[in-house]
Amino acid sequence: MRTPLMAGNWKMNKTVDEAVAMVNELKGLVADAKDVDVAICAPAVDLYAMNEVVADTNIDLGAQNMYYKESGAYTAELSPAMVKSVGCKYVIIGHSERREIFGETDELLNLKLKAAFANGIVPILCIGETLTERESGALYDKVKFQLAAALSGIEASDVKDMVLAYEPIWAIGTGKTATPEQAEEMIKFIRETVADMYDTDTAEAIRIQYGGSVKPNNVKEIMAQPNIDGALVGGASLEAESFSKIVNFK
Ligand SMILES: O=C[C@H](O)COP(=O)(O)O
Repeated sequence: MRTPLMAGNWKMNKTVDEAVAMVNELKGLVADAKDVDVAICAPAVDLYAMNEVVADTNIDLGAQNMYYKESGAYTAELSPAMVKSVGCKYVIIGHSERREIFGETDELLNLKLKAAFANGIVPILCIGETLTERESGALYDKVKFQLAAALSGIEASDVKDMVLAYEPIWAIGTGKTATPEQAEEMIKFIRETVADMYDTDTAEAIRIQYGGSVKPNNVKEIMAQPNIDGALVGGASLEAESFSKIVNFK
């Protein structure tokens, strides 16, 4: 059985002091969470201090981005070794904000995924359609294309341990959640696509999250869907109380 992963994505929010205060509050609120993995993907500058606070807790850390090179003249980028050195288990790859605002391409994301696997970091690969793509019926082709491009040349043994996050772009930060049925329909399709690209075992093993306006008041019905293995949470992960309610959804 797949263990759900509730991951907060803080995006560009929280100074070091704010980050440390939040995880100090969160750790007690989620300490008794059973059968769920918990992670916070924080701004890079916060991670070193947070790593000390989450030691001996059930909270894992993740980076929000990473470059694929080992080191060198890549101003402002983070290497896989740097991400690991501050205790990150996870790294978000290809968030729609990285794709749309910073022009990250599927080819680049493929290199980043390979670097994550080579360095023992679990990638959370984000995929999802725009509103126009949904309304024109192109949503399935878009997601299938993103998967094929990002996973090109990657082995099943790596894919089964990674995380996918289905985030319909029109639902991010808008308060418009995909209905649980819409999310389940697409996530089921994604799992079937992984089965076609690899095999049934890989498709059954991979965790697929939903992301897009997940809140304490809608998490339960989202998590009731059989193919949804957790959530990638933006706004509602910024406060310990609301994120802990999402973690403790049962
Ligand atoms: O990575 C998280 C998503 O972009 C969702 O953000 P949101 O929960 O604020 O809609």
